[in-house]
Amino acid sequence: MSNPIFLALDVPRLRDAVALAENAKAHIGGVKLGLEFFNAHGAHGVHMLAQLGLPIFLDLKLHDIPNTVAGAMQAIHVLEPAIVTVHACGGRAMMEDAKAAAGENTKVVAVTMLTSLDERDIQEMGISDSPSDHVLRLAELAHRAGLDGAVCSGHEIKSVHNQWKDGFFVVPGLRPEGGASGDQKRVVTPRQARDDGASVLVIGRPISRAEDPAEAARAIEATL
Ligand SMILES: O=c1ccn([C@@H]2O[C@H](COP(=O)(O)O)[C@@H](O)[C@H]2O)c(=O)[nH]1
Repeated sequence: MSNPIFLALDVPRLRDAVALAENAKAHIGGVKLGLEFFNAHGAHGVHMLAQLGLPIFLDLKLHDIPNTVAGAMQAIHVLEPAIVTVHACGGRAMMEDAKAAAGENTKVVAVTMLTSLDERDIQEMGISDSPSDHVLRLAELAHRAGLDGAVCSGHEIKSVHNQWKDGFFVVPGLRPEGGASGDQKRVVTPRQARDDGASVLVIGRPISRAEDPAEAARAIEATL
C-alpha cells in the first residue's frame, strides 16, 4: 500500500463521512468504516463510500460462535472489503471459519487487545499477562488460525512483527506529536508505528475533528 493511512469515518451523518473522505482523498490510502458507520448506514453507506475508489476497511470486530461469524462474513462478501476485523478472543475455530468464509481478496485480521485498554483494564478482566504478552499470544493464535494479520497498538507492533514476519498489521491509537489521546491508552505517532512495521495506520479524530481535515491528513502523511 503506497499510502498506509486509513481514515476512520466515525461520524454520524453519511454525507459528512463522504465529504470527509472526498476532502482527504489525496492524502489517505483508504477508509475505515466501523460500528458507528455500519450500524447507521449499512451496505448502502459502504456503496456510497466505494464510489470514491478507495479501498474499504470494514472494522466490524466480529465476535460470536464460528457459524454466526462465518455467516456474517458471507453476508459482507458482496461489499468486497479489502480488510475485515474479527476478535481474536472469539477463538481459533471462529477465526478459521471467518477466514474460510471471506472473499479471496479480503484480508481478515484479528483484534488482539483494544488500544483503549491498558494493563489495569485487562487485570480487571482476569488477565494477568502484560499487554505485550497478551497481544503476542493472541497474534500467535490468529497466525495459527490462518488469518492474514492482526490489529495491535504501536506499543506491540515491533514484537508482533518480529514474531510474524509476513503478517499484515493494522495499528490504531495513533496521534501526531502532542495530539490529545482521548479514550486511547496505548498511543504512538503514525511515523513510529510505520517504522516499527505497521501495514495500515488507522487515524480518525486527528483528521476528522481537525478544523481542516484535508490539511491534517496532508500534515500526517508528510511525517511518514
Ligand atoms: O484496538 C482498536 C481497534 C480499533 N480501533 C478503531 O480505530 C479508530 C481510531 O479512531 P481515533 O479517532 O483515531 O482514536 C476507531 O474507529 C476505533 O474503533 C481502535 O481505536 N483501537
